[in-house]
Amino acid sequence: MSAPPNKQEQEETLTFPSSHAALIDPYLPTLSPEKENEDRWEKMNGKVYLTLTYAHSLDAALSLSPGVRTALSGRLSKAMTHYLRARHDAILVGVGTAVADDPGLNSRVRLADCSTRQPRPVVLDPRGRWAFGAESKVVRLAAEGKGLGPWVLVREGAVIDEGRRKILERVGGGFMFVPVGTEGRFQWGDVLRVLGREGVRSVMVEGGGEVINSLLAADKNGLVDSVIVTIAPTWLGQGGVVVSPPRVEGPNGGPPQQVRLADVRWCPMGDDVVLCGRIAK
Ligand SMILES: NC(=O)C1=CN([C@@H]2O[C@H](COP(=O)(O)OP(=O)(O)OC[C@H]3O[C@@H](n4cnc5c(N)ncnc54)[C@H](O)[C@@H]3O)[C@@H](O)[C@H]2O)C=CC1
Ligand SMILES: Nc1nc(O)c(N)c(N[C@@H]2O[C@H](COP(=O)(O)O)[C@@H](O)[C@H]2O)n1
Repeated sequence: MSAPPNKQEQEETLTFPSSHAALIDPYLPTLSPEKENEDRWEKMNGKVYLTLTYAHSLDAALSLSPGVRTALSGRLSKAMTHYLRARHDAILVGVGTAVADDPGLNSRVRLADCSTRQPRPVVLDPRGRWAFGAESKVVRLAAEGKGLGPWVLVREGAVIDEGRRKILERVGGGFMFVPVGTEGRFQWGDVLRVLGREGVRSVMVEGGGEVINSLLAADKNGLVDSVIVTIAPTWLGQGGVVVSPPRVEGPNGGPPQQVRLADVRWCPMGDDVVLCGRIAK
């Protein structure tokens, strides 16, 4: 289950049937002409559309352990993920995922009109931990024209390695600076503002555990517009990277508040099931 995919598997073009896309589309940002998008953007006071999406096991694990790339999605749900990537302006992961998986973060699905569309890879790396090089998959794919150059979000005041800056800029990517709070984390609102300023109108947040849990904990501000989770029919066992946000105590010592989904749709996809919803207010 944890064997890394070979090069051929990683680079083959995927197809996602339009009958399945129709089930997911109501949870995605609309595909409208640029002018309409900008009008909506203004009406929403510059709120970037945020889709939280990932694959987990029956015991809510994203991977066997923090450093281990773990294939969970089947063929069809994997194609769905690549469809989602084509339907968002950006795809965001934490540095833990970038280091563990060396991900491509591009879209390999052919859309109904036979075109492909690439999201901007974004990596949250406040302390500059990601030791990427020209051979890192996301950089290589951008150099080959199969994806966009990544944006790496680091803390304001971070010292940037010149060599790394050049590697990113050569493929159209770059470093961006975001203020951090006392815990050394970005506020999600700041992250979305920085992306919005650069023209991003929609972002899918893909993981890993720390990113997802911190986003769910922050969602009292209504940042998450939709949630699309692939559930794979397997238990990974204890020790995995698990989605389980910190509890928020209820008022007056009552039971903890739950983060619950509303407007729910369950879509079987091969052996997996894809759960779509919106966070209940
Ligand atoms: N099955 C799936 O769909 C996915 C699985 N994964 C798996 O998840 C695992 C990695 O997860 P984690 O170790 O939890 O790492 P992570 O990818 O969540 O990255 C954690 C790091 O991101 C940064 N970060 C997170 N939230 C931040 C915030 N609010 N502000 C600033 N920086 C922030 C911090 O530097 C933190 O140390 C890997 O094994 C990977 O394979 C990752 C993505 C999707
Ligand atoms: N949807 C989904 N299903 C799985 O089974 C996964 N392991 C992941 N992981 C995410 O996808 C990234 C790898 O992407 P590339 O194929 O290299 O483009 C990985 O880093 C996780 O973010 N997702």
